[in-house]
Amino acid sequence: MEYIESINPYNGKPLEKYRMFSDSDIKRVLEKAELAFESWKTESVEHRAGLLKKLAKTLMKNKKSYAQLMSKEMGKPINQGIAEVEKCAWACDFYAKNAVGFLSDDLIETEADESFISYDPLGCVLAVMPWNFPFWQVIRFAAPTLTAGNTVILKHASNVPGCALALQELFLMAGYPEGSFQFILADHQQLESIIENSIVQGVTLTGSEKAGRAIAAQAGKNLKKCVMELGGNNACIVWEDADLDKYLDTMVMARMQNTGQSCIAAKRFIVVEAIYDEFLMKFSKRIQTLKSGDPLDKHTDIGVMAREDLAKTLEQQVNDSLEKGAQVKIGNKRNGAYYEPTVLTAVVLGMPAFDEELFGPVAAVIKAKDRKEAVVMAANSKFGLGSMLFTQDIKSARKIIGDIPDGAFFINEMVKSDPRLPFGGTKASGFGRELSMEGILEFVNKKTVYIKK
Ligand SMILES: O=CCCCC(=O)O
Repeated sequence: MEYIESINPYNGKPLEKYRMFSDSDIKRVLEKAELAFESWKTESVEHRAGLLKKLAKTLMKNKKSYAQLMSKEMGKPINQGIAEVEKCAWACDFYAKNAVGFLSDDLIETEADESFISYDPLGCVLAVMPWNFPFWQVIRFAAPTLTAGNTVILKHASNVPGCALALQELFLMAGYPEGSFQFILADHQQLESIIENSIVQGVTLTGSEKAGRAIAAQAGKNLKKCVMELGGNNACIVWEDADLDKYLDTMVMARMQNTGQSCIAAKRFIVVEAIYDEFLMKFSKRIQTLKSGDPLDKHTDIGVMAREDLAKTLEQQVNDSLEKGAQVKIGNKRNGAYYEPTVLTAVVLGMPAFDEELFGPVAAVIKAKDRKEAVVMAANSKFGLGSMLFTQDIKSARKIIGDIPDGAFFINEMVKSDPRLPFGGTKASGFGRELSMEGILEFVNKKTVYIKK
């Protein structure tokens, strides 16, 4: 029998042991999901949306213990964990209010007596989820997808098994039927056979580009609908008229939130020459005021990275960039899974700090000669999750919206997710959308119905 053990990345101490699922355990999970779907799909959307309200309440009631679990399993600062759970409740409330409208038949006038689009559930959807926002990433997919009448099987990241188990219990506590939301602890081979299984009708993955390519290939081979939310290398463009006093904290947060481990974090700060020195000085100074420490301490801004090997990978990417001519402005010490908030300068195309996703608290500051060059540099990425621009010249900012080939473009705000707005990327950042009406319609059969009397 194989086990996995969760480890606290802050002190390296083991937390809990969990038994991996055997093939027969997985068969049982799939059969349960299939059985649950038969009755769940016949419930009204109103009923399913009503359960979302209970889900939101249960999340709020347990927000402290869920946040503690995240701090222990993946090093998230406790206050950020509490905010994450509150955001989950927000998404549930949003869909509780709007799901009926989103899923109602859409009448379309034709020569028929009646013609419309009916939004039917697909069946069981497999979710492969990451550790960086262990509650949010799951809820933002599962809340709408279940409300559309599907069932869900969650394969969470192997370093957050406690969060996966807590999520399964959360749905049961909120009154969801047995088998509608189940978690599994499975290896890659088992995942492959789950995707092949005819009970599974769709797959969603939030994770790395590498994982996305592997799972999307399996979904494609089996002709299963999939949504891919992958990595990002978001640019934060700073034009010479940016209001640094007003927005510096936003820019720091855009990089350092969640100890820098976010797909939508600002990773490349592309700053026009005229404001470069001032930006670099103020930005670095502000970063140095962030408090590193125990993730369970409510005063901590920067916790540890989720695993030591991830911190080592980041260190390697920084070292490779330094070898190619980048320079350290502040920080750049690693101790176990802790990585000191770091600012790199002299970063150019061809260095990992420009070309790759740096998934930790390292900001690359890049000089552009003017506004135009800054925009061209921002768009020069294999990823396409989002970009942000800081300027007071909104008229000119609007003109470059079409030059940013990303899933999102934020002006004077960090790229962030919001239940009311679609979320997703282009290029190597994936495809499909989560949240908003777009998200709830990803895993439904948009059925054309045509009636002649
Ligand atoms: O890694 C992706 C993080 C998404 C975080 C969010 O939705 O705010």
